[in-house]
Amino acid sequence: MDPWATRLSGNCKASPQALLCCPGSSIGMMLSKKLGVKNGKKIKNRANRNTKANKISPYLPPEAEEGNVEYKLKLVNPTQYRFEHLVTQMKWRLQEGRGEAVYQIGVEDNGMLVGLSDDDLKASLKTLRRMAEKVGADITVLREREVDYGYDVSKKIAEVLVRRVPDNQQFLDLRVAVLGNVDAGKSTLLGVLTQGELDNGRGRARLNLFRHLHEIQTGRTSSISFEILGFNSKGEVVNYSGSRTAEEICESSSKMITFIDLAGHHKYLKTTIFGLTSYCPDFAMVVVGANTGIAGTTREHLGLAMALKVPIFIVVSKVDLCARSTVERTVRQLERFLKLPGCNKVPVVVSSTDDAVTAAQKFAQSPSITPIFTVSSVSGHSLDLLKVFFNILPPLSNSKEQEELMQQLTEFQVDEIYTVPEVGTVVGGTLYSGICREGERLVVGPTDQGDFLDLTVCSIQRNRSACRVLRAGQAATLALGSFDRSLLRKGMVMVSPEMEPTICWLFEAEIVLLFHAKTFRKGFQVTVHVGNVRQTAVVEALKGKEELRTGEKAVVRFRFIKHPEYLKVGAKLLFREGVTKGIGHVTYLQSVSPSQLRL
Ligand SMILES: Nc1nc2c(ncn2[C@@H]2O[C@H](COP(=O)(O)OP(=O)(O)OP(=O)(O)O)[C@@H](O)[C@H]2O)c(=O)[nH]1
Repeated sequence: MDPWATRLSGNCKASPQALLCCPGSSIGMMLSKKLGVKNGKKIKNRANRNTKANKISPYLPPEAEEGNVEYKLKLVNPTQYRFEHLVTQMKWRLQEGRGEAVYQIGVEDNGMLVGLSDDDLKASLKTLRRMAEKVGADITVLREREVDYGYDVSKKIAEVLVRRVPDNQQFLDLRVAVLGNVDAGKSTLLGVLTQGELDNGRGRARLNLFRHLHEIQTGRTSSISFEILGFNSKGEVVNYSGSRTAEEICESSSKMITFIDLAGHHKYLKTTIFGLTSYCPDFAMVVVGANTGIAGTTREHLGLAMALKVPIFIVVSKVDLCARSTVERTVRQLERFLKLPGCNKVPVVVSSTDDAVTAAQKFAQSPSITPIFTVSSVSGHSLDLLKVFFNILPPLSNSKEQEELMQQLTEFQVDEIYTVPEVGTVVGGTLYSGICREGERLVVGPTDQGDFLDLTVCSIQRNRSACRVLRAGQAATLALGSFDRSLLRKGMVMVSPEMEPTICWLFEAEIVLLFHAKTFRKGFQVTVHVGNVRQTAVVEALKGKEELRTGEKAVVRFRFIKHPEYLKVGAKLLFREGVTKGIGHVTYLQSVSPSQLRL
């Protein structure tokens, strides 16, 4: 883990420098408070004064060798040799951030905010622009701030986002799962962000997102839908307000946020869990109505995302409907909840552009930081802060990890199956590893008999536009021509023929029982979710125990009841049945071959 992130995570001691990492912003102040800075009052007072004058205190945490953040004191007229070195360094930082890097100009490697005169800053930004041009990247100045040393001449530091879409990619891609109680305003918020038009408070904005007639009639999301919000290289929003088709949005964007809109109603909880476990979201956005606070499924959704270790940020919606005191009460309720020992989060309220920039950076570095936005989809209040946040939010894994996944054999998880007129059978899902090209021959399975069947990928689409090559981590739909749809089911995998996939009826998992009304014992049946696999399994044995109570751990042997599945040791597992819930990971598979299954 990046040492900067380590320092900021709730479990470790922070250096006083780290505590001042974002002074002047409410985030800086809240982190300072949470991490127990002595002299907190002094910091707060100074921070308040600084906010007014946009002046900041003199330290950032020291520069980390790894990660995508680089400090540069000055970049004025570098020699050709130094310029080449700077360019190489920029390439490395961009690689660390999978195409995005943040440069802090006017800052020493030890984090000291020295600041530059206007002329030096201008010259440094010019050099930075030249460096970016050399590597084919764009730069956006996120913020310029004055440092206050009491000198007569003002000194400034600048924070700059450098973005380069990797050569083999169309755009940088992040997936955000959208969670929250029914009627919290999830679909409306997505409608407003992706269509660019405000809501009327009676559900106008969400209409474009609904897929089924009953959804339009009841106003409730029942299935999973995907919505896209693009940003161009200058950090401007690209959505349906300026583009007619998804293809146009993809073409003009260098960064794409794909929202996975999940259902809020308890009735659709299975679909919501499926969305979280199978679509591998980078982040989860939990929407909470300012008027209702934590209600209905909110607690459960927060718990699910935390159990699956998906970093969360919170959007308090509908602030136009409530008095300021009600909004503050909801925010306080969320803060209390997030700080509970089970959650162990550091809530940070975002109330300025400065906060949004800092929140995006800190959030990606430390999963315990939980930004809270307060917005309205009707008045548009603070939606700009949310957009700033999305524009800067970096991916969690770096290019190296991504590269490693791409080197592995192809494995595509089948999450959706459709029949499209004139195209034939189409499957939707995520490429877990490897690369998949048009015309590629793969095998799909396991069938009920444990077989894998041959198929050819006829064409690939991402975000409704054609794509020739799919890379690990990307979601897409693949057309399979005349392949018989009835042979497919959700939860199957399409893998390269060289792979020998392990399939099993029986597996073991180390689990924690999160909640169970009575006792959990042999013979109990639960719905098991592992990645895109969702099937009822029966508890065959509890190792070394007769029964399990809430909060207890054990290694449990499960047997699927309908058909064998493709699983991997180490995969995260979640199970539920009524109020019973548990999480864990797969520790052992009793793999079977198709011939054994036919006996
Ligand atoms: N006044 C006001 N109304 C809002 C706001 N956001 C959403 N609404 C209204 O709240 C209602 C519910 O919004 P939805 O977006 O359908 O809620 P949801 O969370 O997607 O609900 P499910 O799809 O059932 O999970 C609609 O009538 C919206 O017009 C807001 O910021 N202000």
